[in-house]
Amino acid sequence: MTEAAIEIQGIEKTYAGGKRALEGVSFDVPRGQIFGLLGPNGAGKSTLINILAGLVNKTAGRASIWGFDIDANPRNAKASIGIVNQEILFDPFFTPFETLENQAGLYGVPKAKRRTMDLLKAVRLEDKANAYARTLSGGMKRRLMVAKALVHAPPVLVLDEPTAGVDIELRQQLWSYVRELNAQGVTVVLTTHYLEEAEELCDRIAIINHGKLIANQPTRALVGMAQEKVVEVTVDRDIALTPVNACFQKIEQKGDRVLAITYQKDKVNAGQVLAAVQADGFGIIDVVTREADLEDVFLNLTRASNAA
Ligand SMILES: Nc1ncnc2c1ncn2[C@@H]1O[C@H](COP(=O)(O)OP(=O)(O)OP(=O)(O)O)[C@@H](O)[C@H]1O
Repeated sequence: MTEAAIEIQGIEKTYAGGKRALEGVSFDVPRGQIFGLLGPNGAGKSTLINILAGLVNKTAGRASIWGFDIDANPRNAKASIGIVNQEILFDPFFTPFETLENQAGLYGVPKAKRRTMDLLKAVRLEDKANAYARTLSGGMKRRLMVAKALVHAPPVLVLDEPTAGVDIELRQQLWSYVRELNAQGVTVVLTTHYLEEAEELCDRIAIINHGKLIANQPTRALVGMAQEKVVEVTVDRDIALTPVNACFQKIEQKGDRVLAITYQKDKVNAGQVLAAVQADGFGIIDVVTREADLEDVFLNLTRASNAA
């Protein structure tokens, strides 16, 4: 058995009609991690997840889940993964309890091994166990979807845009549950458009753009790739003429007395930037710096890959 939770090798997908959604994507998801799969709209994330789920046939390449090849051993591969899709899918006339029981039946989980009430408790729906699913709020439905993906106790949980359109409080709740599951040993893969969230939550991040993998690194290393830094300087008098200096990559006037200066942190430091402002005759009243974040890296990488 291999060490990776998911192995993806040379996956290609061309849809009927000719759209090439994936162009030879390869990467591993290490066991025990929270792994982020990021990419702009239409990058191919859902296609990849649907291939893993057995919902879309790949055109070429191979994939395995928990060591089980999805072609050679589809039953075991499927049993090893739980997927929460973007769409909310369940019969509105079943109660949450019945929804989970039916799903457990589909996966052949014996009655004695079912954890229906535990799962409902875990997603804080125990008091809705016997309400009709159609009467649940949007957030409750999403939580039920997560519980549904977990009925067969898969070692890998995939969440495809789980928080799109979800309010902040529910998002926080979902993420704390994801962390809890991960602490219990579940490997989590999530796609999200919220870079900040990926940065906070994920151990490792892969980025897909136009069907190609353009990054796959530990989150910290990826954020470390951002070399741009911004310093906002408040000066002691109105700025008539914006200062010019070779160590500024970009300078913008934000107010009568405020300048936002972008610099490359691998080439100059904040001291040099501030000295350049002072050399222009300004006294410095206040300084605010902003670390480059994943968004900067993401934009730089996707821009570079779009240009290639
Ligand atoms: N069934 C299909 N038939 C034809 N083309 C498709 C099909 N499904 C997706 N595509 C196309 O394949 C590309 C990748 O789509 P996919 O849904 O995988 O992207 P995504 O990264 O998940 O985007 P989003 O974040 O918007 O969900 C897109 O250009 C999309 O239009």
